Amino acid sequence: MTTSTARKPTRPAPTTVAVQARDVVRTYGRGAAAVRALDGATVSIPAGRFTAIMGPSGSGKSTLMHALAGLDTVDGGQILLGGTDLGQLGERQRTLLRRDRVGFVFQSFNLVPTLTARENILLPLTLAGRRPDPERLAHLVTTLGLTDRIRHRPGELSGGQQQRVAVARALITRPEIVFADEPTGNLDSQAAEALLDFLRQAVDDLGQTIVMVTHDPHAAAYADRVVFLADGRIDGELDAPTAPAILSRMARLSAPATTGAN
Ligand SMILES: Nc1ncnc2c1ncn2[C@@H]1O[C@H](COP(=O)(O)OP(=O)(O)OP(=O)(O)O)[C@@H](O)[C@H]1O
Repeated sequence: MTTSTARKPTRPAPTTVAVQARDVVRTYGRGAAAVRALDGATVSIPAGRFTAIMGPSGSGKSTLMHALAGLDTVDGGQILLGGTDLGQLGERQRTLLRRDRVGFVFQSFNLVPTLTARENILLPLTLAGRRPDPERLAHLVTTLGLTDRIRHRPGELSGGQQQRVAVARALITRPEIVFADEPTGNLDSQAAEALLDFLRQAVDDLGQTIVMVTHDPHAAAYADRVVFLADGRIDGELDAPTAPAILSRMARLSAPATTGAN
């Protein structure tokens, strides 16, 4: 139905790292029940680019994203966000870092039902006691097509509109990096397309850094690069990805390792 060609202008090789994981280990549970969700994951996420994280179910995608975003701590290794070693921060400092430097978009939108779309978008600034930049707000609201829904509450918005409010909320603070966990998981294909188009545009036009966890090769093809995870480790990367190339890579990741091929 839709084509996703000509979305990715050729740009120079990235030079700045937005966030990186170095040999990160994260274990859930103890003893015989312990699960090593991350088992020495090392990855660098370039600034100003759109990176997708893919991998089979249970491969550690959400755990990695939560670790990179400072939502969770790790048991070994290091996370550096814009040069800040998250392991050196206390709980309060990590909370402030998330509030001031990171934006989040979740599959389930996570909007406050009693607030209007506008109030939801501005919430991170309200909580931080910061004034909104009217130009930034107007740009996000207009580009996301929310102008005539801005006084409505989430219950009066479609799923696609709610997710676009969530994206505006994530971007309103001008975060260093936006983490999106299956942002299109609850959207129909048309709403998903609109959302992905906007994320792509935020990277191309605003220089936003975006990291997105997804199961969907079509969604991942909007990214500049796909990072593949398997069994808690990075298992390769794909630049300028296409959906067929991602699919074929995923099929190999999910298949039993009989040939030793990678
Ligand atoms: N809170 C937890 N307690 C115990 N085990 C957990 C917890 N969270 C995740 N795990 C386990 O850690 C491993 C990695 O989980 P994670 O959610 O990061 O994988 P994923 O790749 O995001 O999976 P999916 O694609 O199914 O969402 C899985 O084996 C999972 O069962």
